Amino acid sequence: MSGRFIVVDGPSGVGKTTITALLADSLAAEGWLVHPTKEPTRTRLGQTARYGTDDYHGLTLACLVAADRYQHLETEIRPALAAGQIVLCDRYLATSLVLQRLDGVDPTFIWDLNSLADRPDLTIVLTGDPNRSRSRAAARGIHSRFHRGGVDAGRREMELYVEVSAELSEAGFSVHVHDVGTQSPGEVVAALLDPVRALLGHGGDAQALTGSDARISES
Ligand SMILES: Nc1ncnc2c1ncn2[C@@H]1O[C@H](COP(=O)(O)OP(=O)(O)O)[C@@H](O)[C@H]1O
Ligand SMILES: Cc1cn([C@H]2C[C@H](O)[C@@H](COP(=O)(O)OP(=O)(O)O)O2)c(=O)[nH]c1=O
Repeated sequence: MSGRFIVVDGPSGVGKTTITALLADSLAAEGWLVHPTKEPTRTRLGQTARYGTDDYHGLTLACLVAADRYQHLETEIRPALAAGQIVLCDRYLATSLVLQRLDGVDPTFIWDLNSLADRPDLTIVLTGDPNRSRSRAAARGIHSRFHRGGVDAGRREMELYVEVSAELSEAGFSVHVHDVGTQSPGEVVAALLDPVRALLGHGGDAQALTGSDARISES
């Protein structure tokens, strides 16, 4: 029995955390066993990366977030997948390919550093108006040096997510880019349920998911 690994990525303030939580609720209401999680993790290592962007830069931060990712995979993601759950992860490799690149790290090094990290079954990249995302992030509170820049920095971050989405697709990842535009969180989730349901209903292991104790309603 094997679950499904779905990642929600994109710039700060675009709605990742909101959408991941709502998507988890929708899938759980349909009877799926869902494991929502995020990177950096809530561990000491993850919090050091999340709140340490003024202290750690470039290669050091790249290695910190990668170390947190491998620990996350080993202790949380792989066990949840092995138990047939749908892992929904807020931020993953696309974030490293964008933020570490903005931090001057060679993309080849980022790919190499992450070469043993699991490939998600689906990478959702949320995009949208950088002005809107930046002001939402500012209203919520900013703790990262990557997100203090003005709208030009926000635009560059957004453009890089689009570039990185293409890069991931070229590398064989299944990527779904969704522009949130002026959609409400509910409308975004409704739109994302199509590619997610396509993944969950897609043959092979998904049969095991729907026909096993991976669904609460059938357990
Ligand atoms: N589609 C949306 N429309 C309006 N507000 C939103 C939408 N998505 C998220 N928000 C709000 O914007 C802020 C940032 O959202 P959040 O999910 O934390 O973004 P991220 O995790 O990408 O940084 C939150 O206050 C959230 O309630
Ligand atoms: C996952 C990840 C995080 N980080 C660091 C820097 C980011 O600013 C921070 C993400 O913090 P987070 O609180 O998730 O941002 P937000 O809620 O605003 O979307 O963690 C990286 O540098 N690379 C990574 O791959």
